[in-house]
Amino acid sequence: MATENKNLSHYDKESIPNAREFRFGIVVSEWNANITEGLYQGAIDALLDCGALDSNIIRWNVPGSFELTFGCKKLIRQEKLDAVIAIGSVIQGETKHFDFVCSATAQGIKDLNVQLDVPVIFCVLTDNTMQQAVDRSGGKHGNKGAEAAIAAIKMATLGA
Ligand SMILES: Nc1c(NC[C@H](O)[C@H](O)[C@H](O)CO)[nH]c(=O)[nH]c1=O
Ligand SMILES: CC(=O)[C@@H](O)COP(=O)(O)O
Repeated sequence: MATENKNLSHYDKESIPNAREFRFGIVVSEWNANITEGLYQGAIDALLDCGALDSNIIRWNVPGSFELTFGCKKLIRQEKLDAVIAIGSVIQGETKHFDFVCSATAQGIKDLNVQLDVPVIFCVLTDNTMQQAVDRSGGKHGNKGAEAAIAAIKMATLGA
């Protein structure tokens, strides 16, 4: 289902485990900060709405989406966490750089989920235009940060 056919912020709170006991990391890319700050706020709002404690949420910043993999790996090694959300916004420019950044970031985060025992949620927008990114970070299609927060809670309780 394409994003345009669903609202990224919608979730059934009754079906989400209470997040009070869990510790979350959020690593935020500084590239396109107007977008990533919106994603971060969406994630925070959803985590708190589902019972997470503000004191149990640790935020680190990295320069760009390509650095999300290293930032998440270092955070997981340094802190006891139940899930990590990687937040980024990659927007197509004039060159193929977009393709390499998106691919490397997606593969890197996938690799963390294979190699480590803390779930890392892929909250990286990969848009053709700034408007698409705006629409998905609190705009008409909702907020992918909220979607990522719900995924983080579900993965933190997987197998419990
Ligand atoms: N163009 C975007 C980038 N580029 C920067 C890279 O992520 C990386 O920081 C740089 O190549 C140094 O290693 N990053 C984004 O997150 N979004 C973009 O649109
Ligand atoms: C995703 C990028 O790195 C891209 O925004 C950089 O822009 P350009 O391809 O015009 O150098």
